Amino acid sequence: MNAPRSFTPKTFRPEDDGPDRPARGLDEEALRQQSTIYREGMLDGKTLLVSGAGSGMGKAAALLAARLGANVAICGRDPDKLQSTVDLVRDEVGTDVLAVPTNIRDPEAIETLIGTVHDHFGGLDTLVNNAGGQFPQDAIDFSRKGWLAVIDTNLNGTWWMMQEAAKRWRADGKPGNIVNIVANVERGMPQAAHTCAARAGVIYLSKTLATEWAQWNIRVNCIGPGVIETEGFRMYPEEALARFHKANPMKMRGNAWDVAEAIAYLASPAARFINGDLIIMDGGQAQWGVIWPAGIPDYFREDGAA
Ligand SMILES: CCCCCCC/C=C/C(=O)SCCNC(=O)CCNC(=O)[C@H](O)C(C)(C)COP(=O)(O)OP(=O)(O)OC[C@H]1O[C@@H](n2cnc3c(N)ncnc32)[C@H](O)[C@@H]1OP(=O)(O)O
Ligand SMILES: NC(=O)C1=CN([C@@H]2O[C@H](COP(=O)(O)OP(=O)(O)OC[C@H]3O[C@@H](n4cnc5c(N)ncnc54)[C@H](OP(=O)(O)O)[C@@H]3O)[C@@H](O)[C@H]2O)C=CC1
Repeated sequence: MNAPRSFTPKTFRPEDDGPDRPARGLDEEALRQQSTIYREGMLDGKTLLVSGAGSGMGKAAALLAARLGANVAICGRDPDKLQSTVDLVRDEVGTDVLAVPTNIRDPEAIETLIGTVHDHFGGLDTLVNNAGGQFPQDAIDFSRKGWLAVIDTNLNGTWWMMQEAAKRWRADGKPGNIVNIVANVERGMPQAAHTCAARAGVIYLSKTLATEWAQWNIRVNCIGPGVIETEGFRMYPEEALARFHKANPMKMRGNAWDVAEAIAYLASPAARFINGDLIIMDGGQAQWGVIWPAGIPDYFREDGAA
């Protein structure tokens, strides 16, 4: 009989990310090179607010929406990251993005954000709740603060954004459209139980609101990405990154543009009859594999790999 293996999954912090680790996801040069199937002007006259748009999928979504003609507002906590998106869009598309640094955990800041977007653009058509994140860890080791941070960001923050936007739409008698970026949680998410709980909450909140808010012509849908290579990968240890793509039968990673195109579709008139839905973009991972983002525990190892 084999001796028990000594590998124990540990959590990983961004500060563990060293200069020798490669940058991940589509950089600005790669984003500029992306082509789209959508026609020029598809989102002319539409206003989108994208949260978490200083990096990753949010940045790609902001760029694509601007290229398709939309007015774009963005938020996130770090003003420098937001500025990088503003600069990219100005340089690439020639339009100005409205950046409002906001922590989505703060409902009063969100009230100001939504008001600012309405004042600046005269309304809002689509709210994209993309801001979020988590850290990989065995659930049994979660600290109270860590659990609360993930729930407050991903569930409460998304809810404050949805409610504030919907109050405005109802008051103005205008239609609304919400796209929530969640995750692929159908089979649970070992080592990401906090985010699994929060994202499942958002999915079922969205399905409920899709009915409650239909009377005001507000649609609510979710996108559940699988493994999408972005700057956010800095949260994961190299050992896990090396096999993320093996958790789907296509054995590949998606990228931020894949998700940006799905967001653009949901923001377009082509999606006018889609409501209360969840679009899973995971290469089939939901039917296939588990990621173990902090490392495979000994109990589940069959390959003898470290
Ligand atoms: C979907 C997950 C699993 C599958 C992986 C598939 C592929 C990747 C999916 C992605 O989602 S990619 C990336 C998305 N982006 C991010 O996750 C980055 C953003 N994340 C964060 O900002 C944090 O993780 C946060 C907790 C969500 C933000 O909270 P806050 O700003 O309050 O951060 P802190 O003050 O740093 O932390 C508060 C509290 O949380 C605990 N904690 C934080 N990080 C870790 C960690 N790496 N390990 C263990 N615990 C952590 C801890 O209790 C912190 O308090 P202190 O101890 O620092 O006082
Ligand atoms: N990449 C993947 O494989 C997957 C990602 N997801 C989810 O998709 C979304 C986008 O992720 P991705 O682009 O990969 O990762 P990134 O880390 O690049 O993007 C997340 C963004 O959210 C912002 N953010 C985080 N917390 C807050 C907060 N409290 N208030 C405002 N903004 C916040 C961050 O900006 P700042 O730090 O400036 O606040 C950051 O720009 C996230 O919700 C992520 O968890 C889901 C499944 C898989």
